Amino acid sequence: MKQMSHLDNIPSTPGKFKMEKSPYIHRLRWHSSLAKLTFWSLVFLGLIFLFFFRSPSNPLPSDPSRRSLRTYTGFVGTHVSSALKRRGDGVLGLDSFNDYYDPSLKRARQALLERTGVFIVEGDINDSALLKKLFEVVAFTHVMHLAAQAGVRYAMENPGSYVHSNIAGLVNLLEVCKSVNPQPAIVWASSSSVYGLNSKVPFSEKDRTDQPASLYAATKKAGEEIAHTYNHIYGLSLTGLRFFTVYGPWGRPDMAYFFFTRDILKGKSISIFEAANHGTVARDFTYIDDIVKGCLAALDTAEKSTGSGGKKKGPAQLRVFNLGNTSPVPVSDLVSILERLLKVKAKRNIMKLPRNGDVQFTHANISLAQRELGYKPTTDLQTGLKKFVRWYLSYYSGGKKAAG
Ligand SMILES: O=C(O)[C@H]1O[C@H](OP(=O)(O)OP(=O)(O)OC[C@H]2O[C@@H](n3ccc(=O)[nH]c3=O)[C@H](O)[C@@H]2O)[C@H](O)[C@@H](O)[C@@H]1O
Repeated sequence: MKQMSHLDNIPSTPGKFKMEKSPYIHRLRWHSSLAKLTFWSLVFLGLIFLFFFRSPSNPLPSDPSRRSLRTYTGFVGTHVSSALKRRGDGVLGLDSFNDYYDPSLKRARQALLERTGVFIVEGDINDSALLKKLFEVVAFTHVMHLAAQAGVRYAMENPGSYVHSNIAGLVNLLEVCKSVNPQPAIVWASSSSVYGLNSKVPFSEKDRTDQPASLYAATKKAGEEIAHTYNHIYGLSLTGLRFFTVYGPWGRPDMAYFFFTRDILKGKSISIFEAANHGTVARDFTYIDDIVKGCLAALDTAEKSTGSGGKKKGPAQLRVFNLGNTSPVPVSDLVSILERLLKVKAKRNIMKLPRNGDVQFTHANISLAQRELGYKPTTDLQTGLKKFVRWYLSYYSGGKKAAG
């Protein structure tokens, strides 16, 4: 049996959070301890992105009114920054206001993070002046970039948002990172969706990734190529993590496990996709705590960038890892687990897999991450969903409606 999630101990009822009155101005309270040691900082946008730094020689300003901020924090970034903070790293976050999904959930995550001493600047990764300013204040040694427009199906509704965050935002961030001195090492979120229409399983990092099935996947694949370029020209140390359908407490309401839970509880029917000839649709669902361990290991094994001030001085590290669970589960089994945990029968509406970007299955080969990062997922879907459902029921109790 796996240990409880590090966030499970933190109250999850919204009523227990002191929500900020003004959505605009939050004074940044720099902890005096921030200046003293190792610092990691995180930046998140939209969904999240993080900066980290380790810089004993770069104290942060002690004047508490130096910076104002407003934050909305993403799912993976919230867990990663909380884990970094717990182990003693300094963390600074950046998050843009974005209503892709229920902003009140992002605010609740923000409140949670602030209580653990993680502060988040409001801003967009496309804002180069802001990014440069942050680097002027602190010589960040690492950037954990988890800001993205996520979601496979939404790309057909709002393609521009994927280009803005996943391509323009990434390029802007890398432009700033390559110019500063010292350059930080960068770890960023790619996606299992880059495997697209591949049918050979399990998916290995060596397999082809040139057949994306959605614009989302295409922007993540583009990100991997952009990473190659910045590594090649400027000597930036870059590690891309291909996440496989990450789920858990504080998760994203746009994901199936989350809105299935909401709709089952409401007695609404849910659509379960199946492939041609009643083919099974399955995902290699990966629990958030396992992903956090993979993220921290990627940061800890990241080598320094080799360039400075926009000039490459030598070859730098360039890596891509699958972070999955290596145990695909049919979506219909996910629903059965939820039914048991919620003690409510789902109204199942079996539908043909729509042609909107979904692939039939995903399955990670994780031997590379195992070897290089010591990555070893330990949470099966049943155990992870139990923790999710416990959080969900607690969070949405007290009359708060499930996120839409
Ligand atoms: O692994 C990844 O890289 C991706 O994982 C998820 O994408 P996805 O696996 O499609 O996750 P969901 O949208 O939660 O769907 C999970 C499964 O449920 C199925 N589904 C979804 C929606 C629905 O109404 N019915 C249904 O059967 C999907 O076809 C899929 O097999 C995330 O949403 C992406 O941001 C992430 O990049």
